[in-house]
Amino acid sequence: MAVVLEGRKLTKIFQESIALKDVSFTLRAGEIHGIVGANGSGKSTLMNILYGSRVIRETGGYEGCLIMEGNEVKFNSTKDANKAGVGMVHQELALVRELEAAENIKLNREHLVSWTKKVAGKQLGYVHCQQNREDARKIFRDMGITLDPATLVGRLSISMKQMVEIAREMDKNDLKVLLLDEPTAPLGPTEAKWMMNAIRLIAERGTAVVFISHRLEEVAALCHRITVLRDGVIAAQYDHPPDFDVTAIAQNMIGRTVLQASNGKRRTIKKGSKPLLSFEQYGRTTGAWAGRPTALELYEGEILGITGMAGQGQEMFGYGLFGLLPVEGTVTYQGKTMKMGNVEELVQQGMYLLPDERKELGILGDSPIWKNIVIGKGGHQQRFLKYPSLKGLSPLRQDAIQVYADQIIQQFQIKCLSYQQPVGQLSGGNQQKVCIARAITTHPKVLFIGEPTRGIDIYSKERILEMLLTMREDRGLTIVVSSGELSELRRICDRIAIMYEGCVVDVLTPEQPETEFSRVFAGRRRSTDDEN
Ligand SMILES: Nc1ncnc2c1ncn2[C@@H]1O[C@H](COP(=O)(O)OP(=O)(O)OP(=O)(O)O)[C@@H](O)[C@H]1O
Repeated sequence: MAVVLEGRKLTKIFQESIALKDVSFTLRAGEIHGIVGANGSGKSTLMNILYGSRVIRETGGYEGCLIMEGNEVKFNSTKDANKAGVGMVHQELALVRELEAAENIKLNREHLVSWTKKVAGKQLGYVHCQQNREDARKIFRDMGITLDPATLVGRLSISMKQMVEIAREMDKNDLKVLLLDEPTAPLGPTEAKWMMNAIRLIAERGTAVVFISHRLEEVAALCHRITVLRDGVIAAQYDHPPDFDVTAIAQNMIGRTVLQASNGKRRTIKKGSKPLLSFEQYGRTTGAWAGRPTALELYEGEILGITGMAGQGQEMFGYGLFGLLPVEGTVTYQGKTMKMGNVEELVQQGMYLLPDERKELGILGDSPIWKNIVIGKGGHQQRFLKYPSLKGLSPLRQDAIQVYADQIIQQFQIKCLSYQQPVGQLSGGNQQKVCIARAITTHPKVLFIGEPTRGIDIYSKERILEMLLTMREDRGLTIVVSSGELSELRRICDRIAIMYEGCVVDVLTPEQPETEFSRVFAGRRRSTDDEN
């Protein structure tokens, strides 16, 4: 296979931090090239160089050179990269929800029907919707997916939104290189398989694909070659799938063996136990699955998982309770009816929500790491105040904060210059770790946490899961964790509720067989099955 794009001795330094050092690699037509590495190892920085992203230009550029089809190129903007045939799908989706799938794909490149002659070099016309939809339909066919191009993007599941993003890149003329930064991160196993099939079809058309993921099994199954980055340098390269040994790759990435966390003290709910928290006749009032009430009970000191295929409403319990989603129904906590959206009262009662959309809801990008960790809902937490009785007027205990922040940085392996570095300068995965650290620092009684390990590398994932288990053991914390990572939930949870179309279909124990989980994932209740 011919080399399409080559990077030679790529080096990028952000202020004092070396993100990439002398990284050289090639991309061949039709190959899927996996890039793996721990959080902060330089994966996104490499993609940003290949895509001419603004962040690289605005922080002093990079050293080394890029060769595209034999010629040296310098991408000063993403437009330059697009022109040369390089496309990218970022972790954060960039779609217009109010437009249909075809309109998103053809945005700014629409087919037009002209209805005036050219006047002063300009021509008026209208958008040829049919032709645009036809193009989109053809690409969906090429990707192997069935989707009506006229569907509004806002109505699509997260996996289909990802597909539309990829389709948009594919529609750009002569796509030679497609960069995919963790495209499967928000997807469950089934949707990830669809996505991987679509990526295979794209590569078969001759496009070179770069695939980043923290799920090493996925990378090993999909890629033709794998490059391992560690602290900004290439730690290993694997050129043949038979050499892809996931344990060895993990060892190369992290530099140590990864021990899996597991729940050694699984709790069973005794018959007749009173729930700590119960949701009754509870459901969304708008959007998908509106008007379909469901119920859920949570018992003191348990770790309850909530899962299902992507987009089945897993987040609605925590989000609804904290007023981030319009919901109806009754929520009772320790026998008291709670008012939905009354965050002050919820926090007073010891509840904390760490949503899965942490970028929008959880990060103060310009503030230092320590501030992001110790800030509580109503200001800094008491134990970090010199004079707690003065509340907001009290100076902070900076020495205690530094010790605590350093301990968290060590424990979670947060890659940073110091506890004072602004969080916005950290890699995506390291930002996630800071958010999780803040949640556990508030010492809640009930913690709602969404996708605790999304975007987190394989070592830190286990440390975070371990931390949740320890908090339950040591402090009696009750945890509701919504996640698409069923294997992780089965390792740490006491019970797992499975959602389908906005309702809890069943609550299983982690030991129940795979077949039982598959059946409930497809929306089939045990009782219905038993009756048949
Ligand atoms: N805008 C920035 N300013 C300062 N440092 C930055 C900036 N962007 C990235 N870095 C630093 O560059 C290093 C590499 O970050 P990068 O985002 O490439 O890692 P990554 O491998 O993609 O991580 P993740 O798996 O968490 O997404 C990190 O140490 C990060 O703090």
